[in-house]
Amino acid sequence: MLRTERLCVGYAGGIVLHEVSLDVAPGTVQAVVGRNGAGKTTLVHTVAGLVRPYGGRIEIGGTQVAGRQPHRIARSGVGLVPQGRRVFSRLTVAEHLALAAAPWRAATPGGEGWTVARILELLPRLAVRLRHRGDQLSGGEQQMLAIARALLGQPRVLLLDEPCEGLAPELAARVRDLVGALARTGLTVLLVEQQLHHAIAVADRIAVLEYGRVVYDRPADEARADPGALAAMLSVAAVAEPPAPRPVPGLWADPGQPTRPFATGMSDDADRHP
Ligand SMILES: Nc1ncnc2c1ncn2[C@@H]1O[C@H](COP(=O)(O)OP(=O)(O)OP(=O)(O)O)[C@@H](O)[C@H]1O
Repeated sequence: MLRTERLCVGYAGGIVLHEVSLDVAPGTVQAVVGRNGAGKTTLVHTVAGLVRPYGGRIEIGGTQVAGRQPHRIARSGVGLVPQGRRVFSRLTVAEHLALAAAPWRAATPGGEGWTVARILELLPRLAVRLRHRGDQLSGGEQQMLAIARALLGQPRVLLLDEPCEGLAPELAARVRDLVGALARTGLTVLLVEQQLHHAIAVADRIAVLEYGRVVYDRPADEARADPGALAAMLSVAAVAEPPAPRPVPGLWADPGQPTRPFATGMSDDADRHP
């Protein structure tokens, strides 16, 4: 359902993702773990279209989407739950949900699945907090709201950027349970995580990103059988000398701006659900 093939991404400071290839099957959770600065957020932002790759492919359900505008990628069925939740402090839960359930989204072909009523059934805590503003919610409630908002976009692929960050263990476990339950409904989930234990608890497959390269990508059962090996790999990544930054080929953008994509040779139509 979600494939990245030799995805290359960089900023003015240098290359950040080096030929990242992942293949996430429908109804499964692919976790990508890595230390600070490994490129996890860059990966999900690139899949969501917020950062343009300079090389490689991204396929959603077989359609190449790399380099498209974020709204077109969203219409292809990609939902993003950003790091830090990004809920609006002044809007109520009900207002967040109403905005996310805007009619153009409901009109997306094949997008009849998630309604506000179904969301509130799944997340009863949000039903209790409907009239509360974003800044009156706990971290766990904000995270639930961020996930609800993404679901109302009717995704086939859900991207989650460190959803357990800053949550108490019990709340983090609830978020992980929710992620697992969503995958069991058929959603394809890409979960980036800094904490290995969150990934191990919920993933079907785990990849390790080290300085922008995938250095490990195996079924999570293997990691669960020998979590020490994976933990050691992550610690090694933490103490190893980072490689010197390499300039992005053909970069012309201002510092801090994402790079332009390679020409993919693919047409830019058919970006809706089949
Ligand atoms: N907009 C940007 N402009 C320039 N460099 C950036 C930009 N965003 C990220 N970087 C750099 O890219 C590298 C990877 O950052 P990224 O945020 O993707 O890592 P991460 O694995 O998500 O880290 P964290 O766990 O801290 O969120 C870092 O060196 C970071 O400084």
